[in-house]
Amino acid sequence: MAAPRVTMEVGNDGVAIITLINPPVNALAIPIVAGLKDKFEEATSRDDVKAIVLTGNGGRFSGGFDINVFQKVHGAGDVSLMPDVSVELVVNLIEDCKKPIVAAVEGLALGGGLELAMGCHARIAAPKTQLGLPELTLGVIPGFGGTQRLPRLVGLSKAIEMMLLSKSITSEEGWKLGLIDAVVTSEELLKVSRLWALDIAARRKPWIRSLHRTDKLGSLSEAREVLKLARLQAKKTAPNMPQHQACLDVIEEGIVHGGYSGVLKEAKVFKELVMLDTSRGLVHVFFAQRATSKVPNVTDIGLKPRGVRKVAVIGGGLMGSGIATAHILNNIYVVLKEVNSEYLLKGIKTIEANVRGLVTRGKLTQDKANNALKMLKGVLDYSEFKDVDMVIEAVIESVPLKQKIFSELEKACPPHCILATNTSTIDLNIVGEKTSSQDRIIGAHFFSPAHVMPLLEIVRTERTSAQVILDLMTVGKIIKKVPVVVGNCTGFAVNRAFFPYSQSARLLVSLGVDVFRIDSAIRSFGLPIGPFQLLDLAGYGVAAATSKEFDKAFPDRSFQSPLVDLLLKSGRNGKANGKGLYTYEKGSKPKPDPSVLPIIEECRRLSNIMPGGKPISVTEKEIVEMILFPVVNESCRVLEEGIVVRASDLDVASVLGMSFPSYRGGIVFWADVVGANYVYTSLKKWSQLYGNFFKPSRFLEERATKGIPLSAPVSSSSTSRARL
Ligand SMILES: C[C@H](O)CC(=O)SCCNC(=O)CCNC(=O)[C@H](O)C(C)(C)COP(=O)(O)OP(=O)(O)OC[C@H]1O[C@@H](n2cnc3c(N)ncnc32)[C@H](O)[C@@H]1OP(=O)(O)O
Repeated sequence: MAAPRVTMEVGNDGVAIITLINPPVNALAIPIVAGLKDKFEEATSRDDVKAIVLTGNGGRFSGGFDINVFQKVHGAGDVSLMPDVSVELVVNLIEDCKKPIVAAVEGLALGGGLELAMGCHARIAAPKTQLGLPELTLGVIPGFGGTQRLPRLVGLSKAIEMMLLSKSITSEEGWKLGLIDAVVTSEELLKVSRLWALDIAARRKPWIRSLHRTDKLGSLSEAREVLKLARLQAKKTAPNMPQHQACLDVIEEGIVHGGYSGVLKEAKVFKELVMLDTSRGLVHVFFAQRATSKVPNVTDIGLKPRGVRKVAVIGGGLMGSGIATAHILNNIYVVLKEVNSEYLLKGIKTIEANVRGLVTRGKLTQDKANNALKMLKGVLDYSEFKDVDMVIEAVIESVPLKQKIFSELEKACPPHCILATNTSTIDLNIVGEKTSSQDRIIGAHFFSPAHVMPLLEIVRTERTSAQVILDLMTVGKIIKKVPVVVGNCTGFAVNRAFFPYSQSARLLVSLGVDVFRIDSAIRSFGLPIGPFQLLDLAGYGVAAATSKEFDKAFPDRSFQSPLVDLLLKSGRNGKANGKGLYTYEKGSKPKPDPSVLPIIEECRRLSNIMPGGKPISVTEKEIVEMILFPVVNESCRVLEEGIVVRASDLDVASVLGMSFPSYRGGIVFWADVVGANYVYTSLKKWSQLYGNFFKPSRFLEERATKGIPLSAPVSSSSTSRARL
């Protein structure tokens, strides 16, 4: 790939076209920043240049500052690696330039890209260009003046919404708001921008420096009221993320003391934020998510994905209908098969409700909803299966039933058809045992609700073909999931690594710790709900069934708690029947149910593991660690066994599948921040006190004692069973 560069061409009309060239998204890498400074200086000093147009090569203006530099800053712990762009380039060379500068924006202008454009004196955009400041998703705030210029261009409330929610808008919306001066076709973009720049030079159009504007900010008291509300909101929605409050503080500085003062404070706060663990975690997740697309011996061997136009889903239950919904929403034709018309109708109704729900929440237009529903057909036999490209089986977790279905599928589907199962625990080799199609059998493990949750665990066996894996990865992306390819074992990557999560929570209860305190400690750590509220949500039947699978697979380290059986016996089934550890009333948040306490006492009596018969005393931090360190321990086994391609895949899977806080970087990243040795010594201590459940794995022990990060690659010689 050619080196990132900035070019300048001066036309006969006296307009210099400065172009960013750094495919695929024209990220503002250090050489680009340096190139921009050079070219703007040159254009300013040249007598033959009357005006300037700034644009991006290849139909994309810019995806923002080069996020790789953040990683370098994190690695070196040296913030001085960040170049000065905000004042030196955007204020001095662009905004205060003696010649007018117009940004010709196309495709996307995000983060630093949009900030450069906002420093220009006008912005012309091609249709449907994506405009936004998503820096908060990386743990920082906009750092090239965006916190100051966006409110001055679109108004305070809209700017706060765009920054705090990292929500981008289209150029059409930008034009209505005043961020964009004109929307023109892609073909006309440069021509109109040149003329616009010349018009400004000739004073036929206004020469506007956004930083100097105040007309859209409202009065100081109005602005303070807007900021106050935003602070309250951010406190609720992003309690552990400092960048939200910091962003509001910086905006306020500019409103109270002027835009330039705001720019200076922004630069200072940016440098503080970029050094925090929040930014380290979020930047790690950004790259980790993109790395999941690279699977050795699948994506690097020259294969081309085959098109998947028609998919059959077997089973119209909660999972099946969610999976069908995800496909039809993305223009893939689905046949939904059920065993009788009553179940089929129920499945179709669930899909319709899923689609309607998206319309009600404003996430889908009625037109798109109608079109999606046209892509669905319900069937009761296999006659429609003769031309399907993929089948996803989503029936109950019964080995004989799945085996029967797969041998029927082998006969009913064409030979190229991918045969996928949505099982969350059963070994795929067993599912396909009665077929001779092992090369096209694969796991497509969705997370509930399947049309909403972003993770798709793609489970491969030793015999699944690379082509089939690539095809499913491609479909996964089309239906807007993040596909993570994993190996075959009980629970695969996510459920396997997290099986100790619910077990350790139940173990703590048996040791005398309060159920609701556990949930609250886990929520404060950053998961949206605690393990017991999750238990209520999943339903006790599911919990009992999956616990059994893990007890069977890992008897040496499984904790068998009587809690779920006792709850079931007392007629409770969690949220499903409105009676769980919490009470559920329509319109209000779940409330701890005190009437469950005698059941918990009975559970403690039956477990009989409290040392000296007395509840243990633990801090909130210990609660979190006693619940999550066993997860880290199991993650170590997942890494050692080669269930994931790389440690960061497990980070992504934990964030997207278990809602582990992304700002902590995922389970393995977090463990490395905490320190492998600390995790190891803590587990060792607890295993001596409370038994084998906490016993550190060999992998953890080795890494901790040798001082090797858990995320460091596993050498093939140390992989006990190569899965991938
Ligand atoms: C000081 C400033 O205020 C700070 C900043 O500007 S911070 C940066 C703000 N910008 C962002 O957050 C945008 C981040 N990028 C994205 O959201 C998406 O990549 C996108 C919408 C631009 C494009 O999405 P899509 O077409 O799906 O491509 P995607 O796979 O994500 O990216 C393509 C490649 O570009 C890279 N890339 C994208 N944006 C990048 C950036 N800002 N810096 C460095 N690399 C970037 C990706 O890592 C990926 O690399 P790979 O092919 O080696 O894996």
